[in-house]
Amino acid sequence: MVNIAFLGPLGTYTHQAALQQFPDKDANYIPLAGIPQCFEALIKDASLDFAVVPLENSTNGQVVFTYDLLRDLMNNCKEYKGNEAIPELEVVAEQYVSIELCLIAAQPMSLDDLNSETRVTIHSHPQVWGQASSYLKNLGQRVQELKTVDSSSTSGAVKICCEAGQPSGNEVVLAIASRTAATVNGAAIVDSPINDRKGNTTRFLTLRRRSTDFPPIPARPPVAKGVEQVALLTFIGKQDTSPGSLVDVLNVLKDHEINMCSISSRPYHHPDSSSKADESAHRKWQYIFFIEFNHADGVSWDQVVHEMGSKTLKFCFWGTFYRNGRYYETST
Ligand SMILES: O=C(O)C(=O)C[C@]1(C(=O)O)C=C[C@@H](O)C=C1
Repeated sequence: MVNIAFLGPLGTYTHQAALQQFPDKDANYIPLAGIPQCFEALIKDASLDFAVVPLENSTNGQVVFTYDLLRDLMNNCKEYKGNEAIPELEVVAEQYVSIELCLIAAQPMSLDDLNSETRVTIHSHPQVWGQASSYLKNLGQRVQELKTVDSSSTSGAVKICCEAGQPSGNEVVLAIASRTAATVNGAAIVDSPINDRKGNTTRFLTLRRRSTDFPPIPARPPVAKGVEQVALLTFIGKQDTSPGSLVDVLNVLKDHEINMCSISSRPYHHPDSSSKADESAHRKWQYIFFIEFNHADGVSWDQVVHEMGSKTLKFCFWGTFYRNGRYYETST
């Protein structure tokens, strides 16, 4: 039996990603209330084998909660090998879920019921607003008032909408979530798809504890020819002492003719807030970089990671995973 934590409740897009990742019958899916809870539970609860969390959306980009949790795990890491942080978790797989957003009500209703007299409140996960912004703008123009409220997940938003019950007077409570979330909660679909872009897709990561012995694959596995593998590395550059240090790190990839597939950054703050830390440690404007790159024949992951790591102040290698075939799908 494999125990998999995911951003719940049942019917979230993350639930769908977990089902795609572990389609076997002897998988036990454990819905948790938020992305931080997924990280925390996997670290502390030895009965859990994996956690599935959203990483980015093809329309509105980073799921910042996940990026910042990875950053914090590296930042607060207790175990180091030289300047390499070895946090409790590693990344072992990726999944893609096509996101068809639906406008959902507790009871069947028509779009025509939303008019210049109605005041509408819509609940959803914050990641959704940027995926349906044109739709929400148009809807806002036809109703008297449109309010959006953040919830911890899309399926949780449908639950809130159902608890609010029947429209009272001109007040209507709706949610934006998946078709599955509507079914799971016994709610009705008012309109779909409402996402701004066709082919809207969210990418998910599967995490596990480094110390786990299940399943038995090494952290930096050898590469089979013709099967694309991706590595994720995060690092803090030598911003103050070595101008151009970001280029130095990237040049390692160039020198080995390694393809970089993504680069992004998030704000970074030095973990040591004591007065002993030098002045640069207290700077407000520092960054952590997230880089993904492919494997190149004839070069080992260890060699590349070692060379890149030596150009950074500190870094973390999060593991390697097979590129999911859905990565190559186009948006038409
Ligand atoms: O709330 C959900 O259903 C989730 O799985 C989270 C999440 C996300 O954070 O990106 C997943 C996919 C959608 O982009 C919207 C929300």
